[in-house]
Amino acid sequence: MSAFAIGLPLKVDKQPHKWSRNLCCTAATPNSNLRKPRPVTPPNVKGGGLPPFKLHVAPHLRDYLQAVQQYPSPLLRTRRHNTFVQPADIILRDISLNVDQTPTQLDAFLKAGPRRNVYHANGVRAAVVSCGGICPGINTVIKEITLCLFRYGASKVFGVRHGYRGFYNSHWQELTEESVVGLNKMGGSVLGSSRGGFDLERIVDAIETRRIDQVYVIGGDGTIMGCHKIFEEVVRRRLKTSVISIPKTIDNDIAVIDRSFGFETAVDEAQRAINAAYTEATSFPDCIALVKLMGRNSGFIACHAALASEEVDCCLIPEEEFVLHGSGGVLAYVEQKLNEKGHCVVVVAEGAGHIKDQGGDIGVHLMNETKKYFARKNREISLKYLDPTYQIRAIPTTTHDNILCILLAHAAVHGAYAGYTGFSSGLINSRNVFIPLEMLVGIQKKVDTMQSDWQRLRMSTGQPDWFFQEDDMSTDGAGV
Ligand SMILES: Nc1ncnc2c1ncn2[C@@H]1O[C@H](COP(=O)(O)OP(=O)(O)OP(=O)(O)O)[C@@H](O)[C@H]1O
Ligand SMILES: O=P(O)(O)OC[C@H]1O[C@](O)(CO)[C@@H](O)[C@@H]1O
Ligand SMILES: [Mg+2]
Repeated sequence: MSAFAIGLPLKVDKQPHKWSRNLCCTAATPNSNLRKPRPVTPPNVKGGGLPPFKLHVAPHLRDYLQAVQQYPSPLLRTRRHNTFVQPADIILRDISLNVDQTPTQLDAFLKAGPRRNVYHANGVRAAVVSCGGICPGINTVIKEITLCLFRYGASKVFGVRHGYRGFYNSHWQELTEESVVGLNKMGGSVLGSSRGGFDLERIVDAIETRRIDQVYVIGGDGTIMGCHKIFEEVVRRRLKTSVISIPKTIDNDIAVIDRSFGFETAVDEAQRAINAAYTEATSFPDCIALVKLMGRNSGFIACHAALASEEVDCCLIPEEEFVLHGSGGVLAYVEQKLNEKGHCVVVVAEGAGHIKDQGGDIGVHLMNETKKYFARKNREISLKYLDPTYQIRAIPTTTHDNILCILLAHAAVHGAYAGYTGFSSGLINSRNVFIPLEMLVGIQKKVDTMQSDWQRLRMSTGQPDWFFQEDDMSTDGAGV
């Protein structure tokens, strides 16, 4: 009988696997920490020719607590049996294959959703915290985690104030079904947020002394690194506490997942700035409108906002090298656009050109260099500079993002009750899954300039590939 069939937690065998139709994983027995890798065939895989999976299973309380008890889900009282997720339900990550190439294992994840059996009894005490920059949707996530927890029969839900430091620095705020009403209409985080202040010992001490069964951490790549450390410390202390991340970042730079909540709202809001820029640019002769958007390390907001607007002539992001000066540079291209149509709209991500790393501001730099460039040519231009960076993240979500927040929040709670820990809820191929935190730690997703999003943008704006036009950097000054 397969481990799936008997409902045991599965742990991925990290060894590379040969082409085989079997799913290779490690089955953990409830009474033993010893796990032997063995191939497991999911019950629904029939016949030959199916590619193999590498199933990334989230850690489970049973992995380190032998006597952890299982209960029928409290949701069984209110849901039809066929609305529960089966232990063998998985979601594939790679859905685009080249059939001529040597087959490799396909990454797969456990499908998120409620399980028939849970590992936390009635009366759960949970804590929720948000860290890092604010982002549209944090409040919806807080609200939906709270509501979902009470549906399961939680007794207390605490909101930790102002990020990680709030675990040990301030009093915790109690969240109730009444107190979260209407949160989804508000921007920011009702719990507040912060950067810094990560003291692992004190955080886990607080979790332990307050007898917290489930910890929900809403945050970006930095927060996830902290969350993973909390999970490891909780395991080391053998606490029966599930530690879960809900990936938040307006920059969409979290690895593995399709997109993070808030990103789409930010892109929508950025459109308003670009529309304004376009209106300005087309209202004056020889007018250049420059819009600076967020994105210190990853240019997803700039790339998607520019693509969606169809009014942008040039988009600059951290992932693509460019030169300002010379015949193949950005300024010569802007001049060419002025010559062709009398205006030019430029969108720049704050991390473009990497001058932010030295404390500079690419928006201001670009504005100054543009003015100097045309002054040297005795050409009168208008230059309008828009910096809506904070404006695009301090708002509530748009419709789809709000639904995404609800999905992610519920998935996090379902996973925690199912006994999983050290995982993040997240969208993969538009399906909600449980992702082991380990896979998200220390990786920042970037715009792949060789792939379709960026190539589509270049096709749409007509901007050149700066990298291949570096012949003439010296004609009128230095690069960026
Ligand atoms: N390597 C790390 N180990 C432990 N904690 C960390 C680590 N990196 C960051 N943190 C903590 O995570 C919290 C948020 O981190 P950070 O300021 O990097 O924001 P973020 O989660 O990446 O979100 P954003 O999308 O806004 O960048 C801070 O409290 C910080 O101390
Ligand atoms: O000024 P703050 O609050 O540090 O936030 C700015 C940063 O937050 C981010 O939006 C990530 O959340 C980055 O793009 C940006 O550099
Ligand atoms: Mg970050």
